[in-house]
Amino acid sequence: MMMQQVYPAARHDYCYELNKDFHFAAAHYVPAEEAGKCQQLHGHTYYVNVTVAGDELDSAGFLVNFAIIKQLIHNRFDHTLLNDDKESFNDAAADYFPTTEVVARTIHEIVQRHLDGTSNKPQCVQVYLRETPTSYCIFRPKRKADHDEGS
Ligand SMILES: Nc1nc2c(c(=O)[nH]1)N=C([C@H](O)[C@H](O)COP(=O)(O)OP(=O)(O)OP(=O)(O)O)CN2
Ligand SMILES: [Zn+2]
Repeated sequence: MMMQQVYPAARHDYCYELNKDFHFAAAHYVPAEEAGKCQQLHGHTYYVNVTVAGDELDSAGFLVNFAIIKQLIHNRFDHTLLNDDKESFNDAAADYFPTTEVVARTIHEIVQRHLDGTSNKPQCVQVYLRETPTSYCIFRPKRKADHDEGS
């Protein structure tokens, strides 16, 4: 059963907003001395909330199918070692270590790439990623200037 949680709100002025909760289990290590014990291979159940917003619906009356959001991430990362996913992460550059921050940003990239290929082109405005009971990160993309100006 999914945790029922109230998430911080993403700022936007779109008409519609949907949120999808899901979780996945994955192992990782953070290859930096500063990470201390997290340099060792270990695992988490990651809890994810993805927020998508837009003004237009698709031919099904969806902003995007909830199930697609889950599949995009769950099928890719569940029961994997994140560091092995070389398309998303690598051990050579800190910006690509699978930290909570980088995993949240990567989830955003994967979801937005899918949304960019849809007819109604909604925006992923927030990814909330909980790594442990006491640690989470929120990734919000920089807002597009044209939308900020209301055009
Ligand atoms: N800014 C970040 N700091 C840390 C990250 C991270 O991804 N971004 N990751 C880790 C570890 O990987 C670890 O999984 C999480 O650390 P932490 O919250 O310290 O885990 P604990 O369960 O030990 O926390 P307690 O609240 O003390 O029980 C470390 N830092
Ligand atoms: Zn960890």
